[in-house]
Amino acid sequence: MRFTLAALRDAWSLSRPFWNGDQRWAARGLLAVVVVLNLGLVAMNVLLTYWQRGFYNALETKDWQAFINLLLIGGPTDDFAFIPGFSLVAALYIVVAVYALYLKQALQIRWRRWLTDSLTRRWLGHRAYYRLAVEDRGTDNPDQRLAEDARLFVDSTLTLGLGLMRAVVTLVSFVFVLWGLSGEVTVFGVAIPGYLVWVALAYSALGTWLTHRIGRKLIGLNFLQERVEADFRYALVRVRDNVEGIALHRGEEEERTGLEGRFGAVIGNWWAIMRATKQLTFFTAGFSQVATIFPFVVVAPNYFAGRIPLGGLIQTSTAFGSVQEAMSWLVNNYPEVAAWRATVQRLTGFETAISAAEAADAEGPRVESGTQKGLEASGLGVSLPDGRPLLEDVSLTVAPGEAVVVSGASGSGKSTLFRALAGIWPFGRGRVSVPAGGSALFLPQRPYLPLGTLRRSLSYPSPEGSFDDAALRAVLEDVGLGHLAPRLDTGESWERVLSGGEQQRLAFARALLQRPAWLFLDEATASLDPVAEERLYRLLRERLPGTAMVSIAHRPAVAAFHDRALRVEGRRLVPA
Ligand SMILES: Nc1ncnc2c1ncn2[C@@H]1O[C@H](COP(=O)(O)OP(=O)(O)OP(=O)(O)O)[C@@H](O)[C@H]1O
Repeated sequence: MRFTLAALRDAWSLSRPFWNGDQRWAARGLLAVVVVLNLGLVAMNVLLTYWQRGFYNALETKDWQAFINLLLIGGPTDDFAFIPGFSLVAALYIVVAVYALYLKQALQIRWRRWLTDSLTRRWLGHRAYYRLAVEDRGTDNPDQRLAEDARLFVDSTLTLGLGLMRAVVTLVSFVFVLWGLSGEVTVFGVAIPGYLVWVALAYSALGTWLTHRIGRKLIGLNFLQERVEADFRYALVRVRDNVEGIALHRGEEEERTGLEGRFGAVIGNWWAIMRATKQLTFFTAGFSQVATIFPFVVVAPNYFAGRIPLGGLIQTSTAFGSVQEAMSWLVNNYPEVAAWRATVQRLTGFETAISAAEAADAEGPRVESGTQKGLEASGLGVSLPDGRPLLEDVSLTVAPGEAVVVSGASGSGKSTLFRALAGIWPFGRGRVSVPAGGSALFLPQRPYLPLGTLRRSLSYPSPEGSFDDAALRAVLEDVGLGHLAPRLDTGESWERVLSGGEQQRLAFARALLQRPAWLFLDEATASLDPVAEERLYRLLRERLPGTAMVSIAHRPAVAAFHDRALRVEGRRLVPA
C-alpha cells in the first residue's frame, strides 16, 4: 500500500504541471475523449455478453431466424426487445478502438514533448547540469533520464492508467451483470446472495497479494537495469569520442575489458530480472490458466442442474471471467508496473536534484553588474566540492582595456578561479562585480565546438548566421585558418578534425568576432607554438584595444602582452 501511494504521489508531482499548465485544456480535452472512447469499449463488451447469451440460446434452440438477425442487423432476444447484430457492434468497436489508440498516442507525444522540454529547460537553466556534473548527487546519466525515462514515464502512465481505469469500469459493470446472474447459495445455513461475485473477488484478491509478494523485487532490479544500460552506452560513446587517444595508447584491450565489465553488469542484472520474472510468471501463468476454466467449474453445477441454459452458462462464465480479470489487473501487469515505478523513481530523483541545484543557485561566488568602471573582486573564496578551501580572500581589480596575466603552480587553483570569475563555480563565497552592459567571453584551454557546421562553431555562442561570410572568412585568415574558409558550411565532427592548436585558433577567431569588453583566457594558447602564440596575442591587442584581458598562462612570453602580472601562491593571489 505504501508502495502504491508513494509511487502515485511521485508520479502526480511529475505530471501536475502538465495537466494544470498552459496546455491544460488541450491535454484535458484529449484525455476526456480518450477516456470516453475507452468507456465505450467497456460498454460494448458488456453489450456483447448479452448478445452472446442470445446467440448461444439461438444455437441451442436451432432458431435460424434469430441466428441470422443476431449476426447482421440485430433483433429481439429472451431478455431484450432489441439487441444490435454482431456486424454493427463489431464495426463500431473497430472505429472506437482505432481512435482510442490514435488519440491516446496524440496525447502521449504532447505530454512527452512538454516533459522533455520542461526537464531540459530546468537542467540547462540555472546551470543545474554543471552543478550536477561537478557535485555527485546520485543522478547518473542525465541523458538517459531526459530521453528514455521521460518517454517511458509518459507511455507507461497513460497505458497503465487507462488500463486500470478500464479494469475498474469493467469490474463495476460486470459485478452488476454477475450479481444479476448468480443466485444465492447457502453455506452453513447462511444465505449468500451474488455468491459468484464474492468467489471472483476472493480469487483475484488472493492472486494480487501473492503477485506483489513474489514480484516486488523487480522494481529495484528494473531501476538498476536502466542505470547499467546507460552506463554501458555512455562508455561506448566515450570510446567513440576519444578514438585517437585510445588508438595512440594502443588501449583497445584495456577499453575492451572496461566495456566487458560494464556489459557484465548489464548481463548480471538481466539474469536477476529473468529469475525474478520466471518466478512471477510461474505464478501468473498458472493463475491465468486456472482462470480460464475456473468460471465454468463454479457455474457448472447450476447448468447441469438445468437451472440455466447454455447461453446463460456462457454469459455467466464470461461475466465471471471479466470480473476476475479486471480484479487481477495487477497480476497481469506487474512487470510493467514495476518498470513504471523504477522510471518514476529515476525521474523524481532527477527532478529533486535539479530543484536542489536551483535552490543552491545563489551559493558560491557571485558575479554581479555594478556601476563602477572596472572589474572588481573582493573577499573571494573558492573551495572544492567537499568544502576544502582552494583560494582565500582573493582581491582583484582590472581596469577597462587593461591586460593582467595570472600564473602559478599546477593544481594551485587558477582554472577554478577562472570558473569563479565566469560565475559558474558553485563552491565558495564573495562576489565579482563587472560594469553593467559589458559583455564577457571566456576561452578555456579546450574550446567547446558544438555539433554542426564550422560556421556554427565560429559564431558560437551567437546563433549561426550572426556574422556575414566576409567577416567569417577574414577572421579565419587572421588566425591562420584561411584554408578552412571554403568549408564554412561543412558539417563535421570538427572537434576530431581540427588539431588542438587549430581549435585554439578558432577560439581566438570567436573572440575577434564577438569583440567582448572582458576577455578571460585559461591557457588558451597552450597547444600553439611560440610564434603562433605571439601572433594571436598581438592580434588581440591590436584589434580589441578596448577589451580588458585576464589570462592564465605558464609561459613567460605571454606576460609580454599584459600590463600586470599576478601569481597564485599559498591560496592567495599576489603580485608576481
Ligand atoms: N570538480 C572538481 N572536483 C574535485 N576537485 C577538483 C575539481 N575541479 C578541480 N579540482 C581540484 O582543484 C585543484 C585545482 O584545480 P585547477 O584546475 O584550478 O588547477 P590549475 O591551477 O588550473 O592547474 P593547471 O595549471 O594544472 O591547469 C586541483 O587539485 C583539482 O584536482
